[in-house]
Amino acid sequence: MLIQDQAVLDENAAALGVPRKQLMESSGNAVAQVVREVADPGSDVTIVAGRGNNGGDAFVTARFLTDYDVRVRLLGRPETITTDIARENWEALQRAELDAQAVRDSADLDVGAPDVVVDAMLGTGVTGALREPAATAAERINDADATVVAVDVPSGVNADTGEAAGVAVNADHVVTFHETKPGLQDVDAEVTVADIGIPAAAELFVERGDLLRLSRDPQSHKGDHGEVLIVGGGPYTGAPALAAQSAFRAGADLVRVACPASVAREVQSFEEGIIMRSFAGEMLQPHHVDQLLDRAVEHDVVVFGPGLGNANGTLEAVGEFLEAFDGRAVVDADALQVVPDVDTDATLLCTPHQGELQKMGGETHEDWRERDDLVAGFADDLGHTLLVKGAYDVISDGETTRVNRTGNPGMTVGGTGDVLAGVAGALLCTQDPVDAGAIAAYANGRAGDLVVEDRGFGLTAADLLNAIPTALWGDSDG
Ligand SMILES: NC(=O)C1=CN([C@@H]2O[C@H](COP(=O)(O)OP(=O)(O)OC[C@H]3O[C@@H](n4cnc5c(N)ncnc54)[C@H](O)[C@@H]3O)[C@@H](O)[C@H]2O)[C@@H](O)CC1
Ligand SMILES: [K+]
Repeated sequence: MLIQDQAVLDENAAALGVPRKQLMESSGNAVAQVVREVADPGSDVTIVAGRGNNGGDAFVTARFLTDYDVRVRLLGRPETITTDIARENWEALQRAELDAQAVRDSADLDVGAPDVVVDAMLGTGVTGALREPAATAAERINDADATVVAVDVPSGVNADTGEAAGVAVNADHVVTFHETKPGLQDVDAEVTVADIGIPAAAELFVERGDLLRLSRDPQSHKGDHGEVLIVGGGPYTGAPALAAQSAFRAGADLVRVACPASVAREVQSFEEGIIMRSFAGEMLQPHHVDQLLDRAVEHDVVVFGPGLGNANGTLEAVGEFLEAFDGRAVVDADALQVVPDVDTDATLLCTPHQGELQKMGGETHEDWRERDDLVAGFADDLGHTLLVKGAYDVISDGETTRVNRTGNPGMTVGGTGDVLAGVAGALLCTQDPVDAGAIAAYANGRAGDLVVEDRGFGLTAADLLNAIPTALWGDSDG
């Protein structure tokens, strides 16, 4: 599990009522358990802790090791402990009058001659080579004739890559939490993966933690967050316009709409920021496909379907396009029924409601617990990602399945699906398909919830549009 996935999971657990301090309690307990396995009661244990939550875990461990001779050494001043929960656990050691002291300088660090050293200097928060005093402390720990138990990851080792940019702790045992980390594969130590009470629901349900994947780099340039081409319109004009506007709201830098020339002016009138790329005629036809493919490769993601209609020539054109396309696309509305019949190298995120799913040949079920397996199976058959809309949205690529619970009955109004497709298109520029689908469903539903909380039912797709930025980047404690 990558560090970012862990952070997402953590925040999702908090959203589900299991705050991180509770996880820290379980982590510290799990480390104490391993210390008991490697040393008998009465043994000397030195805990070397950093100022982050990795250190916090070990402050908890100290409390659990009542039958041992424990000394805790904090590297740095207690006032600079970086999180409240780690500080609270440090203060608990002070109040209990345990042997817990801060060392300001590595020169003052006396590891002693313990039976066990618990390395809790740095965990997943480390970036780059160990700085002082941690670097010298790591050398002291490595020189000590003791069994070394590392908390989460040996300090100095990057949990994602296994690389050490400088000196790192040589651990005999590593106690990591919830799931193993890729970087521990090459570490020559016994690894224990401890369950720390993260509910399975934190992994299944899309919650505010998933939004952590969207961190926007302040240094970014126009184009970094993606260029989206909406292919839609003809019989309908509102649908492509809504999808284009919502792609902007979800952070796309540039949005262009390819639609029949007959409706281009009308689509443009919804939003002056949209760049029109119209093709001749009144609806999409096979002879437009080459031109569309040329346009498509200039974009990160194509959103195919909003308002295209289902005329014969149109569906044929969708099929021909998808057969020749090898980029990323969101497929929505009438275009969906073509997907099972095409052989394509494209990466597709398909966004059917349950009626459209059935038209594609997929099965549905009233109970989301049953539906979730059916959707996963069908996604696997298709070889594409599905976001099946419902009271509970199910997102799956056959391997990873997520369920979104935001949204409300007011959202059955027309146009909300077009908004979702546009958001998914913008997110698919920077996220993998399951994450893009999951976050899009969450944001769309949450936008609907925000509107209804504010004004009651009677929302329109345009209201939803305006609430998308808050749903994605606003205050997330709701
Ligand atoms: N689900 C989870 O993710 C849980 C994580 N927990 C613990 O939390 C840890 C992560 O905590 P944090 O995010 O607070 O991070 P860390 O405790 O790993 O480190 C943060 C501190 O290290 C400093 N630092 C960063 N790079 C450094 C370097 N190269 N040299 C010296 N200092 C450096 C930072 O300034 C910061 O003060 C995990 O490893 C794990 O032990 C547990 O508390 C419970 C649950
Ligand atoms: K550590």
